[in-house]
Amino acid sequence: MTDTKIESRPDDSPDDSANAAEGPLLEVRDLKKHFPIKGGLFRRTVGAVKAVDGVNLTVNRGETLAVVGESGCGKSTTGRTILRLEEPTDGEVVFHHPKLGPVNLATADSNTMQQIRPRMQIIFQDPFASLDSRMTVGRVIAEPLIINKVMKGQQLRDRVADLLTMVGLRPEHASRYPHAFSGGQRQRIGIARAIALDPDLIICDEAVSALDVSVQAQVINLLEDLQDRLKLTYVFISHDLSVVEHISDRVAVMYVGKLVETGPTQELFSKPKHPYTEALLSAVPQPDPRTRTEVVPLTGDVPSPANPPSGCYFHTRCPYAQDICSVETPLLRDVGEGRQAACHFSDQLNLKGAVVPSAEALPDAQPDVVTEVKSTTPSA
Ligand SMILES: Nc1ncnc2c1ncn2[C@@H]1O[C@H](COP(=O)(O)OP(=O)(O)OP(=O)(O)O)[C@@H](O)[C@H]1O
Repeated sequence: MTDTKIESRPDDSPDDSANAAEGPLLEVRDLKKHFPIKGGLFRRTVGAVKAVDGVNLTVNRGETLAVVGESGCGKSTTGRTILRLEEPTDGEVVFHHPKLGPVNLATADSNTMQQIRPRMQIIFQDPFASLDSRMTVGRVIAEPLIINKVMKGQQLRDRVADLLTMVGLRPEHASRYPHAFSGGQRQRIGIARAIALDPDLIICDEAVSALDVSVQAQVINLLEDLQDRLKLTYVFISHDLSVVEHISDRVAVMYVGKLVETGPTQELFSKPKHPYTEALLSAVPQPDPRTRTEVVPLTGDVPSPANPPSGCYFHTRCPYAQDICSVETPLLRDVGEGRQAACHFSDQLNLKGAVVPSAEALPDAQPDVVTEVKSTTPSA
């Protein structure tokens, strides 16, 4: 397996060594994405779905930051707004480009975005939906390189072959069609496409959620392997905390468009500082009965981001809520050891964590994942 880097990016100076430096790659400041609600005869704006409502995040180079929370909490919208697939309503998304320096993507012009886009990629949950069934796998992977005019001809074919090998597939699979591959293999194809332009940042949006547990583990190990080899930075969006525990260095917990807790993974898992984190953790299956903790039931639904509760948004479901919680919105504040929490009582509550099986329990990343393909013809 060759570890090829593309020879040139459309935007790069030869001296790209700053890329390897420590420090933040991405700084998200007070990011908001509100979707207008239209109503009445004249379709006037009568309200807003505050899908992302003042999110602050720093993502350091080479790390994996997980964004977790129940369905509808705003995780995907945060990821899409960072990449400016959605226009931000307010706030800043500062991307540290080795040549251009810090660039605020929220206000960057189209020329600047064109230079930045190759460096930021996204991998979606559903490999079916994100791959065009009429394209060969080779074409799917080559497309970003063709669109960005990075290479063509034999050089392009060689690059595609290398990318297939890097993700555990075979070069000859370039001529086949996505529908002939299993879910895990299709996700590998999606990963090959995402790394084709040698990006710095990949947003993995529920990237392994649709896969069986054993295949999930293989794809996670592949992502970790590629992260080491290609110095990738991941924002890993997931509702599955057992997956997050394996892959992430730090975790940001999101609830109704806001962050309620952030911190290093192990510390946050073993000693949560927000009742919402405790509730999410207590739902993680723990196979060892000796380490199993009492389940804190999470009752009711996530409130609508169009009409959130007063005060702390979690107070309607929080077993520890006091009078102040329905009145005053707690700010996300430092609670020591690189951690932040948005709870009036985070210093006083003795919340329960979760013990999740160690990462070593995951199966190896590179078993023979290439089963025989069924057909080489495209579906209609
Ligand atoms: N284009 C849109 N127009 C209006 N509301 C939207 C739009 N996209 C998302 N929303 C709303 O924003 C909120 C956050 O959605 P988002 O998909 O970001 O959440 P999520 O945490 O990623 O959940 P899931 O895992 O189910 O996708 C939801 O209430 C959703 O209905």
